[in-house]
Amino acid sequence: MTGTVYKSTGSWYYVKSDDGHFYNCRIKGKFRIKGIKSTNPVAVGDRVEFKLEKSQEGEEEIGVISEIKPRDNYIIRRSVNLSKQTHIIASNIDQAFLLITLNNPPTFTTFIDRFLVTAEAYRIKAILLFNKIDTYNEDELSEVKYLAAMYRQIGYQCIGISAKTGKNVEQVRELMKGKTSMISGHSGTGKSTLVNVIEPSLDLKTTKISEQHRQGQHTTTFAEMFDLEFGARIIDTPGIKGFGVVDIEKEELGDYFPEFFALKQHCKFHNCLHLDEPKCAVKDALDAGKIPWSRYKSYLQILKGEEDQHYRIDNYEQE
Ligand SMILES: Nc1nc2c(ncn2[C@@H]2O[C@H](COP(=O)(O)OP(=O)(O)OP(=O)(O)O)[C@@H](O)[C@H]2O)c(=O)[nH]1
Ligand SMILES: [Zn+2]
Repeated sequence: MTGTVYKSTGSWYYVKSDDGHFYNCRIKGKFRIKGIKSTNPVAVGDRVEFKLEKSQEGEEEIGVISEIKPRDNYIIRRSVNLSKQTHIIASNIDQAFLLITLNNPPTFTTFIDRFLVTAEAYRIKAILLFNKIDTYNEDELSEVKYLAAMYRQIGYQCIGISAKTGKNVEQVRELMKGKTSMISGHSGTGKSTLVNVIEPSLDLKTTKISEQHRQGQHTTTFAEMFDLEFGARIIDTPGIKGFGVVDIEKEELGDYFPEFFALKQHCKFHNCLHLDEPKCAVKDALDAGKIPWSRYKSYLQILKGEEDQHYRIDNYEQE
């Protein structure tokens, strides 16, 4: 049978078969995936092949996973104990929404840009949701409009919403249909409020799934996938407000700023870092006002944060 992993506890996997039934599954033998040193071979979102076997008590049918299908993408974090190892949080994510509020709490452009760079590096489509627009005065609304226009120009979809009044939430729901989404954002930006307004029944489902999954209860929080009634899936990653970790070579960082990448071919040096090199198309565009300073500032900040030719984004927060 083929199915999708909805929950993982490290030893048990909760898998939904393509014909819509849930099974508790284990893995058989050792899984090795090329290039990944991971503490967990199977992650939430994975497409897997499994066979049913009778459990020892002979009552329940247990699935045995024999194969993981190639992943479109995956997000990781470093394992807590083994520094060289990583933990795959989730895979096969179609899109990630970032909830942004101007104040209460403030979301700075450097945080937005780090999120976008990480999404580009993971090849996950990113959508920016400016939440709490019901609370903004005229000045604040024009700031939201300015930011949205700036990010739209780069190619990112931006929507002003209110999770509280429901404004433009229907648009978000439409975007989610038929896809697997993640919802990120600082604490207090309205992630739970948005999920509740999108699908009020989700709370009930949450309880039901964890009840069915008693054997696998574990103290650590793991990612979990949920079906929404209108044909969408969301991946909840407790304790992770952003995207986890990604290592990027200094030379490739500019490639994850789409507007820099588009100009790169016009830089004199093919490996231009857009710092002090002569005839740099990115710096020229910056001087001509065609690239926003805030983006360039974020770029420098990420670049300067690098260690040993690498920089590391780590927006993993323990609750
Ligand atoms: N006025 C207004 N308040 C909102 C809106 N969205 C969320 N809030 C409020 O903001 C506060 C935080 O919302 P949550 O949904 O708990 O935020 P969260 O991102 O899930 O926060 P964490 O669980 O800490 O990560 C709550 O008091 C919400 O009622 C909105 O669109 N407008
Ligand atoms: Zn350059």
